[in-house]
Amino acid sequence: MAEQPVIEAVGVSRRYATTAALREAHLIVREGEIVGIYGASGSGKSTLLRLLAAIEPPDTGEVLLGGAPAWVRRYGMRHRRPPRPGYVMPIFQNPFSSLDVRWPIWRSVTEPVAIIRRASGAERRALAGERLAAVGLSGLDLEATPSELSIGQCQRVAIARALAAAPAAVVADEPTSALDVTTVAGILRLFKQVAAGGTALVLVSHDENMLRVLCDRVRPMKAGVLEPGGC
Ligand SMILES: Nc1ncnc2c1ncn2[C@@H]1O[C@H](COP(=O)(O)OP(=O)(O)OP(=O)(O)O)[C@@H](O)[C@H]1O
Repeated sequence: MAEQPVIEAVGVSRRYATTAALREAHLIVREGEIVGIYGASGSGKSTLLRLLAAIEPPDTGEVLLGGAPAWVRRYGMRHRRPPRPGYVMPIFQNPFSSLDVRWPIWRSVTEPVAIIRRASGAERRALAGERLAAVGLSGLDLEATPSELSIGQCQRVAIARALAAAPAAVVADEPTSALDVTTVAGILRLFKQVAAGGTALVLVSHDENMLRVLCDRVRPMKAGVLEPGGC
């Protein structure tokens, strides 16, 4: 039996002032699948990711998360309705976008868990240690703040945070573009492991070759249009 769709974009469009950033995009992402999106700067990749993560709603069309609309209308307003908190977790090119620079890393890593359930500080520190070990950062000082870490370590911490509450899907916007090749190789291996565990992954990159190696499917974007995949 085919894996369940985790995210579906059904004819979604998004416009900013006079710019049509995304035009009637259709995409289905299933459990354990890695889908790559590549295209030139300004082609609409980040816009598509923000819609898939329900960070912002489409102007037209619909995003379905776990088969249900990600947004519902009530009293003329749109409200975000993921199946559960942390269902889709984003990872950004700049890890500082996901980490609070004032917080020790144990707090950032376990925040998605603390939103779902009550956990003591000791429990959160223990969990942060486990999650950081899973992304190759065992032994890192849990009390460190992001400014005390390298950019590669920060991106791993951001990935640990994204995975902390077992999301159904992770959408990552150029997650490796700021990193050196050795760190990139480790992070790509980690993404493979995550997908093997059933999490769906959508990766945006300028690097078509990297996506073709890593992903089950790749889809090019041009001028706001998500084109059919080459494989
Ligand atoms: N918040 C916004 N306000 C105004 N215009 C926006 C906004 N976000 C995106 N755009 C415009 O929409 C278009 C698509 O932008 P988007 O960031 O999605 O492309 P991209 O393919 O991710 O580009 P890059 O690879 O440079 O990140 C661009 O013309 C951009 O200027």
